Amino acid sequence: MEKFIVKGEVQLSGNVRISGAKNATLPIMAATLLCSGTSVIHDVPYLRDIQAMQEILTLLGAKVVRHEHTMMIDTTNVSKVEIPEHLMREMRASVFLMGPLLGRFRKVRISYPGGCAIGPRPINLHIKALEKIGASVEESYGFIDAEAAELTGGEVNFDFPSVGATENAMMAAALAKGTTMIRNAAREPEIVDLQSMLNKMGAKISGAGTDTIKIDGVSRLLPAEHTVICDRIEAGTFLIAGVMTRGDIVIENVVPEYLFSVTDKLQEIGAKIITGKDYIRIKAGELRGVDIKTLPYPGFPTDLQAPMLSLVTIAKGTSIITETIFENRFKHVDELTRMGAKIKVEGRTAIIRGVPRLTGAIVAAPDLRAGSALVLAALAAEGTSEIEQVYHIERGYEKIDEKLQALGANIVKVVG
Ligand SMILES: CC(=O)N[C@H]1[C@@H](OP(=O)(O)OP(=O)(O)OC[C@H]2O[C@@H](n3ccc(=O)[nH]c3=O)[C@H](O)[C@@H]2O)O[C@H](CO)[C@@H](O)[C@@H]1O
Ligand SMILES: C=C(OP(=O)(O)O)C(=O)O
Repeated sequence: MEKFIVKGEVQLSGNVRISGAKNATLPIMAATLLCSGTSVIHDVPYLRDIQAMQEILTLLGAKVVRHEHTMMIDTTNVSKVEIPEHLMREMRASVFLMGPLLGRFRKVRISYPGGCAIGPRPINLHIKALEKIGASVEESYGFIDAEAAELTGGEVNFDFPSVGATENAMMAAALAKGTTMIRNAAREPEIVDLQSMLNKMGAKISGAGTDTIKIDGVSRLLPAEHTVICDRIEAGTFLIAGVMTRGDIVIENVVPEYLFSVTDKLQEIGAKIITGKDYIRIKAGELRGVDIKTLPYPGFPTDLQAPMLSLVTIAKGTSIITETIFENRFKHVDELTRMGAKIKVEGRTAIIRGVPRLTGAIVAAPDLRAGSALVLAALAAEGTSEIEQVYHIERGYEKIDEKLQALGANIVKVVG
């Protein structure tokens, strides 16, 4: 098993290029199943989750070839509609295959998806959406079978703006007969990116980025070429790293608008930010505590709650962080406590009393973002830290150790 060894208290400086977004690439890879032929996706990051999705597509009969960050997916010979349980368990995004397989083959069999263990992650909203557009869905012995003689447009009203359920509904409805309206849809930039890809494939979708999405079903889709958007969560993580190490860094290949809720909070904490068309420069100032509540986009993203919590452990005063999206997303707290942080968790709220400095310790990444929060803490801490279970972090950060090294960090990956 691999681990990171980090010697802390090095101020980061320099420029770092942000990769393509994991959470945009995964549904777009799934969307290629909606037609026959070769689609091309650019800026695909090297990540464990992408590898897992590639394996699933291959098993279904697709031919997937990578040249650096470009991926070609030929779906001509896809004929299977069942995803084995061990691959479903690999990641949450495996559930994205439901919509496209149902759309193209009118039949799909999956089991419950895996993903970060951050609280219960039901798929009732996905199922409800597919039923609204004409699928019959049956659950038994952990398997979910969906089929439809014909998919028809329908009214989908979500109780909660689920990202994955919105994406699944868009993909299945793209090939339905008639119009589908999705209300209380998720508004994340990754939804807009999926709409762009689907429309390049010939779909007729509008409204992504707002809470109402309209899909006029078409009878056939064609392969397309698309460059995925930047990873706003990786971008936010690097911005926080810059502040935590009292550094001065520039993140490149970003859309600053995607990060407004994050840069606003970082300014409130005391960072100085200069924004260009596709870059953000961040410099640390005097750090003070803030209150943060995670919310669906454009609110503060749950995926940056852990890195931000790590930052406020060394900000002056008290911070209050409330997690409203997932029930159990404070697993980094125990590990940060080992590094000298003062945190009390009450239900979905963490109360953090800032300390002047953290100290290095041996810790383990409990999940993806909790893991990156520990890397940030280690970069700022006095002394050496070891971060075990690096595989969680590599689900979502492309070459994080190499990117940090290029900014001057003292971080190495070792086996042991
Ligand atoms: C691969 C991917 O894109 N993952 C992202 C996606 O996950 P994911 O698509 O799983 O997140 P959702 O927006 O669906 O989940 C948000 C909330 O809705 C609940 N819910 C969801 C579906 C459902 O059928 N029933 C239900 O109750 C979940 O339990 C959770 O409490 O959005 C999350 C919220 O921004 C991010 O943290 C994840 O990084
Ligand atoms: C929770 C995340 O991913 P997933 O939904 O794939 O588990 C994440 O990217 O932070």
